[in-house]
Amino acid sequence: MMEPAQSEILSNGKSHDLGGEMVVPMKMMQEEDVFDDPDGALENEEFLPSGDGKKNIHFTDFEGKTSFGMSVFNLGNAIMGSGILGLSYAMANTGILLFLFLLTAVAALSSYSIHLLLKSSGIVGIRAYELLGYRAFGTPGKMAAGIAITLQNIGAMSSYLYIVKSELPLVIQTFLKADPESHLWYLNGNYLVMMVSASIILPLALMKQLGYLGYTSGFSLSCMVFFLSAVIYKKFQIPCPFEEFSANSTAEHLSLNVSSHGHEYNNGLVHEDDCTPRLFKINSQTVYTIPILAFAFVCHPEVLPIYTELRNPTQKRMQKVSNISILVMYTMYFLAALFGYLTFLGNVEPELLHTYSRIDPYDTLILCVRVAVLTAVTLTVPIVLFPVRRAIQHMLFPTKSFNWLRHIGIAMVLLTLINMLVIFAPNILSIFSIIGATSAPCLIFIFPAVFYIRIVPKEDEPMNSVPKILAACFAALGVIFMVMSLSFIIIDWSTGGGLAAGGH
Ligand SMILES: NC(=O)C[C@H](N)C(=O)O
Repeated sequence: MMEPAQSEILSNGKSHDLGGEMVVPMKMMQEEDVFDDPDGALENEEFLPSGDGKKNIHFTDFEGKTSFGMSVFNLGNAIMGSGILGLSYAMANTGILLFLFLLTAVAALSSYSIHLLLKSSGIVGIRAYELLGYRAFGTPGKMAAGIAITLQNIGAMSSYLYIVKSELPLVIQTFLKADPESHLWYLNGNYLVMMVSASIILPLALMKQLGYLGYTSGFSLSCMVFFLSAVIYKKFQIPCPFEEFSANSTAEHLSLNVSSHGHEYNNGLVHEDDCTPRLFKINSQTVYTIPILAFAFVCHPEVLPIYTELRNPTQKRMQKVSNISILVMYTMYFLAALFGYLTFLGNVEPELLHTYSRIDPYDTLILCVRVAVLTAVTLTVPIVLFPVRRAIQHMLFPTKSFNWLRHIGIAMVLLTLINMLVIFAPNILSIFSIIGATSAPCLIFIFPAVFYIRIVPKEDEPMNSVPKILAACFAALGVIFMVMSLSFIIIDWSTGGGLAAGGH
């Protein structure tokens, strides 16, 4: 196992201690971090003190070119994904106030964990999550972080493509007024997923820099703003209790098989006894709330790549990018959850969009919302794929420099794998509750905290200093979340529950 940062840094080259903020020439990273250089040269980044002796750090071998705003879009897009569709369900199982409390807690903890990542990254000059793991714990640390990133992001991407598979045929069928019984190829979700992957996602995933995706991220976020506006608008349109779309209706023909999400909701089986929203509520499904929220706020694998490409990168500036993104997503998450819940109360389904289909699957506004959500999640896939490819490169080809063939090859293999998962796994959604309960707490809580404790030199912050004690508590909190969520989910499954939480 490797010793923590300082002794190694000193043995690897000169280090500068700027009043507690160590800045280090990155010669030592050449062997490990060879994929991040946006200009294509071998990795040779340096964090050097700025001339005026401020604590700022900057890269000297290339300039990050992505503006502050574009970085906010990219990080916002990384945060916002299918997680938003599960939040109303989470609120239905916690009540409004408990949900607000948990949402606030997860958002604040998420921002604190980005602070830990950025500070560790500033000290050793590493800008990849898995390499922080390497710096802290050697190969096991790198592998643990790399595997967690791969699992989490493959889970997230599969859930996005699953939405494409289930929603796109319905949208096309309605717009073309096609007969649902006709086995037309363009109504087959599997073909559609493959086509969307090949024609939209793959070209975007081949971009060498995340910064180029700022425009698509901005567009993706505006689609989600449209989704949110429609959810708010619909709340005032749909009466309570709502009327189910007729049982013999096309809904059945359209195969709106909501039971694929783990619950039977036939003919309004589940009914809230009154139309009063609950402020507090606890039931067997409440245990899924933290995995759902944790999943919804994961963006940590993307933070360091976005930091790398930020113009004038300083820890403070990147923290600002993160805080703004988290704050905006927090607001959107709360509004979407609240109005989705107020519309359907106890009848809300694990995937919000499905619930609207129970009222009228042909509603034009809801169809447009489906298109918007489809677009948003499709455009998020390349952002989420980026750190997985990097983690794979760091795990499998640690000493190789950038190579276009490998860059393209890994993206194609990953997309093929995710397509196969989405096409062949009948109920991949239940996998996500496990992923939401394991890799999400690792990436948000446990790893940033333990990497921080190992990386920040004891001379700067002894083990009994406040920041390190806080970080240790943070890691412990992550372990508690993980153990609790996992055991509750296992109990729920074994007693016949079994909801796919964490991603939809
Ligand atoms: N980026 C991720 O891993 C998931 C994302 N936070 C979502 O809600 O879909």
